[in-house]
Amino acid sequence: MSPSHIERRDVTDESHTFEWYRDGVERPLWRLFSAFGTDRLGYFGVGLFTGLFERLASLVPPFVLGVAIDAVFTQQTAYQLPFVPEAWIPSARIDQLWFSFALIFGCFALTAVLSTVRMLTTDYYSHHLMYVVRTNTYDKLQRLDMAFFDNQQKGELMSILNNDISNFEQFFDDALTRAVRIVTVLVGITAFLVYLNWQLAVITLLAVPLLTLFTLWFMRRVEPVYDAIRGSVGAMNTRLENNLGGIDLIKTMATEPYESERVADVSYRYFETNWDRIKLATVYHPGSSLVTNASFAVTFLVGGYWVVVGPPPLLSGTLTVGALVTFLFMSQRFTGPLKQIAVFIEQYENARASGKRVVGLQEMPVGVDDPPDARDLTAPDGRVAYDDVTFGYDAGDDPVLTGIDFEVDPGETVALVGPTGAGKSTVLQLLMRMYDVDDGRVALDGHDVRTLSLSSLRDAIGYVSQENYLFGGTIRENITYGTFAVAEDEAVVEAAKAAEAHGFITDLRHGYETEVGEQGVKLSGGQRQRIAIARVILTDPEVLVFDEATSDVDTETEMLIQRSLDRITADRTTFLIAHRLSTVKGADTILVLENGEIVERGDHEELLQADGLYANLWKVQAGEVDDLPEAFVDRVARSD
Ligand SMILES: Nc1ncnc2c1ncn2[C@@H]1O[C@H](COP(=O)(O)OP(=O)(O)OP(=O)(O)O)[C@@H](O)[C@H]1O
Repeated sequence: MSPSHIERRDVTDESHTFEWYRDGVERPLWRLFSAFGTDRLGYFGVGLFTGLFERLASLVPPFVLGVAIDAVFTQQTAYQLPFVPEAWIPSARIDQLWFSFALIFGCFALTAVLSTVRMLTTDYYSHHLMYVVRTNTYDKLQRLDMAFFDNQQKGELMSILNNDISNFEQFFDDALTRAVRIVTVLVGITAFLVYLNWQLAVITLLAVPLLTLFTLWFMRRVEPVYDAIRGSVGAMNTRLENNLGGIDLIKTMATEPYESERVADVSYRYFETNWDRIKLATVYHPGSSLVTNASFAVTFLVGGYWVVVGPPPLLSGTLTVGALVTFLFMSQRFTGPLKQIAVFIEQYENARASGKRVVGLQEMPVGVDDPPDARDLTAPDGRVAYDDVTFGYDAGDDPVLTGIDFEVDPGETVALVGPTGAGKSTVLQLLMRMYDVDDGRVALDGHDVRTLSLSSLRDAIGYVSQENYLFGGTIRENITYGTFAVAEDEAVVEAAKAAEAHGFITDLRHGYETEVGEQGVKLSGGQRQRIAIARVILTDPEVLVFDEATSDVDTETEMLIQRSLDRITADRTTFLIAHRLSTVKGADTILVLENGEIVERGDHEELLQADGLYANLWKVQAGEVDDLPEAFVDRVARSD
């Protein structure tokens, strides 16, 4: 029986896919901000305020200029400035000029200082936020179960961790300051314009409702386009990642033209989706510019008419040249940032589409996780039991394993043999909880593996497979992966000797410090396997799993490794999967799997006497018969 708190995720169900979670995300930017953005919020606040005062300070010079024109040059009005006591204002014209210069220059200097503070704080905040979101998203990704990775392309995940999270940073850095400018415009300059001349301000502000309607139109249309762009970036990364990973296959199959076409297809899809965005942007950007420029031109016309002829119809009062110049300067400060709304909206839509993908990933449930009251396995004995286990990778399909039932005492060696695709590797994946059983249970030391903490469970098991991953780095770094700095040099050498790797390592010019290349490409398959075996020996686990772990080494080396392993596996529970039956001959128990079921079990002698599938496979491998009997050929073929 499964513990009640564990529900297995049906990866074939649409409602459990990444796409389903991504599409269901609402207000992604707010979600990311509230989850991760509150740390260092002080920087955000300082950036926001300095940005605001920076804009306000930049508004003072044109205002002073207008006053100076009217009071110093044309002498139409007295020299007066709001918030400045009259006693501070000099009476001589030349002193008023110097005073104006000091104010203008002082504001420029203040703007520069505020700008530096704003850049430092917002850049720090947004880059720190990007770092936090990226590391958290990666941590989450790492916890997701194998079923997720089986169904997800790595290129797509790379584009989320890389491009999408960077978009998020850009939004909070660049778009934030843009937003500050826009807010300053809408509040600050509007107040200034109204203060200067409310009648003329109404004319300038007519652009706002028009621009709002136009922006809403644009947002509705561009939203799905940005979703498509982010999707096409993911698809392109997936294609490139696949092709670079399979470059040797492409070369040996001479499929370069075919692959060039496939890359061209995804690149073209990216171009097309971008082109859709550009088409919309080419209407929106110039359109919104036209609206704001038109408001400036109309303000100029109405104000000019007012100065030359007198108040236009419906307007009243007087307007001096200086006041008009100030107003026009101000309204340009108004229209300039107003045009920035278009850029902000695009950045927002881009970040929103990226945010959906990041939050979608964050929301994916972890199918295989620590239970709430996880038990830590301490000093395990290595007793393993499979209790009538049934398992299938995809819930809709036939199970891959049915009725798997066996027990292993501590220190025993159990071999799993059988035709390819029979389910041997799957059986052992369940022991490490790479997947959870559908029915029945797998137990270690009497505990259902689903009740144990994943780290203590996996610490107890050392796993070496046919395809071992080596990280770019030195041989020493790869052997000590998992034990890291704890591993003593002598222990590393001992482990390498036991894995028959010491000899070939010391033959290399740089010995243990030899760089293995990406994924160990600079080593042979057999050398990689031996490094992986040394790595596992060094971790000193209670249970060892060798899944075709010596398939890439020659028979002599395999025998040497076997000899060393006999010593290491003597008092540990060991599982062996091997097609080469000589490797498993000495196992305490051999389980023969066919079509996901255990069809024979016993030791080597017992199975030979039973004269079933194992005995026939043995006879072929030992050269006692040239071929399998017809009946077994049929069985093996059917089981694949
Ligand atoms: N990640 C996966 N997702 C879906 N199906 C899978 C997955 N891994 C394996 N299978 C299927 O499960 C079945 C058993 O595979 P498994 O790798 O356990 O067989 P095996 O006996 O170890 O084969 P081999 O000897 O070739 O390694 C196969 O039909 C395979 O196609």
